[in-house]
Amino acid sequence: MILELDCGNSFIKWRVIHAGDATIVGGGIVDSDQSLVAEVSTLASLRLSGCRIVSVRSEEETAALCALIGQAFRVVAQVAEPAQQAAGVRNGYEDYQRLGMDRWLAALGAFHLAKGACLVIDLGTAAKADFIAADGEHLGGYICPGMPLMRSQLRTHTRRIRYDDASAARALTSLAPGRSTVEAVERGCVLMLQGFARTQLEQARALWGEDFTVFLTGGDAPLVREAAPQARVVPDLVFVGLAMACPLD
Ligand SMILES: Nc1ncnc2c1ncn2[C@@H]1O[C@H](COP(=O)(O)OP(=O)(O)O)[C@@H](O)[C@H]1O
Ligand SMILES: CC(C)(COP(=O)(O)O)[C@@H](O)C(=O)NCCC(=O)O
Ligand SMILES: [K+]
Repeated sequence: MILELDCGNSFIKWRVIHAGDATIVGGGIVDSDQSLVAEVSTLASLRLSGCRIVSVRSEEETAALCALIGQAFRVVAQVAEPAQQAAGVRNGYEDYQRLGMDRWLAALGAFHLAKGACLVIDLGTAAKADFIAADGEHLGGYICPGMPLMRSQLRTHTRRIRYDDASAARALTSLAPGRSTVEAVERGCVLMLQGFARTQLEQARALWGEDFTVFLTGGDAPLVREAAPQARVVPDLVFVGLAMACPLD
């Protein structure tokens, strides 16, 4: 079994797969290294032979997580490293090492699945879009604040925007004009994300006509579902790319 980790700025997504056929044994989302070890340890049949990690956290945080995994599960964690090209995709950044590893792996996964031009929209702490042409050239992308950042900036930089998580969740049952602060902010931020997604689709159409595949991933992907009805929702797109970048068999 292989432990796979996707360490974003807010959460660690994890899953355990069988080494042979890649069937999924278990998975989840946690907010700390300690909770990760605790959750993975609860898998009854756990027999790890390896671990691969993608991280957009600092070198120090990533090294600390690898050390913890080593102690807890007796496996050496392999961390995905930047590359100029891989699996038929050429990194489009001027300095390829600067492209976020989650974006790079999602691009590899998307191109592998689409076998043609594709647009990846990844909605996490940040909202990201990446464009990969039919010949595998990564054309670059866009980064904007995602839902958690938009929300927290409003809370931090205003005096009268204050509400709790439970009312935030309730506010999103509709996108009608808000009649309370929580509705106005939560719905406003979702409309920003949807606008982001629509603009990326327009860009893709300008580049490729109708001949492209759209992938939607990241924890907040469900919030823009209607704005991109043609999108393939692939929550584990980064893991698809991670397996390609770090083969362990
Ligand atoms: N089970 C969950 N736990 C936490 N956040 C979740 C969950 N499901 C969806 N989300 C949403 O996912 C977002 C975080 O997305 P994610 O892609 O994990 O971010 P990052 O990779 O930047 O850590 C949160 O804003 C939250 O709204
Ligand atoms: C853009 C990001 C902060 C997104 O992080 P996430 O929302 O997945 O937590 C991450 O991909 C990153 O740190 N990228 C490096 C900068 C860049 O891609 O240009
Ligand atoms: K991420």
